[in-house]
Amino acid sequence: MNYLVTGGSGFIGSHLIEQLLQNGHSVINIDNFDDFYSYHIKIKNTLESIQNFSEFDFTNKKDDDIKKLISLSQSDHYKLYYQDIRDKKGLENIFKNHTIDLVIHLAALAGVRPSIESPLEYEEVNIRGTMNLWEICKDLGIKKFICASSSSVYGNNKKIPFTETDNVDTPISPYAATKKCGEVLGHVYHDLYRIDMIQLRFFTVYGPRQRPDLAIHKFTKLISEDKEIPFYGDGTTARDYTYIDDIIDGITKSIHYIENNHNVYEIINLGENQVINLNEMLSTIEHNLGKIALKKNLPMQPGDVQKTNADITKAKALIGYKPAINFQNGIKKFVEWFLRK
Ligand SMILES: CC(=O)N[C@H]1[C@@H](OP(=O)(O)OP(=O)(O)OC[C@H]2O[C@@H](n3ccc(=O)[nH]c3=O)[C@H](O)[C@@H]2O)O[C@H](CO)[C@@H](O)[C@@H]1O
Repeated sequence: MNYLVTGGSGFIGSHLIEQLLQNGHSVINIDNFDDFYSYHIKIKNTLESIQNFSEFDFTNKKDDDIKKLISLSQSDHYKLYYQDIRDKKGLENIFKNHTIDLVIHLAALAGVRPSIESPLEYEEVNIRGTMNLWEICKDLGIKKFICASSSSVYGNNKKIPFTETDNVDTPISPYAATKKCGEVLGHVYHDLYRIDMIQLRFFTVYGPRQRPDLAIHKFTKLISEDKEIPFYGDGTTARDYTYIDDIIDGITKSIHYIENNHNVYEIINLGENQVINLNEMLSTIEHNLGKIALKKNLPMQPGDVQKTNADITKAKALIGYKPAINFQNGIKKFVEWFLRK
């Protein structure tokens, strides 16, 4: 099959592409190498996703380095495009060059706290950018679409665990609101243009290649360098941290489901159904690093939710989702990766 993945050089996207290629599929990756974090990391992710483990000689001129990456990575089964999803014309040119069976849309501005600083940019990328893709799918008759949503849409809902039928009308960050908006607008494209769609609500994903700004990676790096970690709140905020392999299992099973069913519009939680508070998260990292953190206590950050916990009954029943990596094992694997890289 021919899959188009947006954000395929990021954390989740690069793992997904690796899996799709290993399963014998063809992949088109659209990524703008956004400066939210270093493009060097995204170049490395891309190379690993296509199983190229040779050293990349960075010139530190971003455009030149990405051009080089493109020429290194093209093959019969893999095409990389350096493209922003806000540019509809650019997207159209790519789509028209290929036969696409399914779009998996992971590109987004993904920070919760940064979204409060630049809400308009989040709106442009996460809402307009996503609509550009749907408009093109509508015009070209592409009928299958999987979209990344987020546990953040549940806001500070009190009923735990969160189920897909819960009310999600009270997000507490611009980021969360753009994700909720994506779910709602996606339904419009499903209803009007018969685009089969699955919206996956990811619950704080971690593992090898995790984004460096996310707490698990950030803490591990700072502790290993004997630097202070910014510790938000009193340690009681809690997350249903989800290991990357389980997320890839959930996405690949969603692909299978959407390919074999018609008239699909589903919202699905992908989590582990476990709750780990910040104190436990930190002590698990400390244990695996064999080091104690220097903590800088800071107030709870605006936009941060108190607690997440996924009810994954629907994912198990509908797509056969089977998460397998608990937090202790996942952190062990993550720290091993971190120390190796
Ligand atoms: C429920 C929710 O909104 N989840 C979103 C959030 O993840 P989420 O906020 O869960 O992920 P983080 O890794 O940023 O934070 C995890 C925990 O660490 C704490 N923390 C974080 C950073 C730090 O320097 N110090 C610190 O103490 C946070 O308060 C939180 O309790 O952002 C991700 C991207 O950015 C999104 O994809 C998630 O959908």
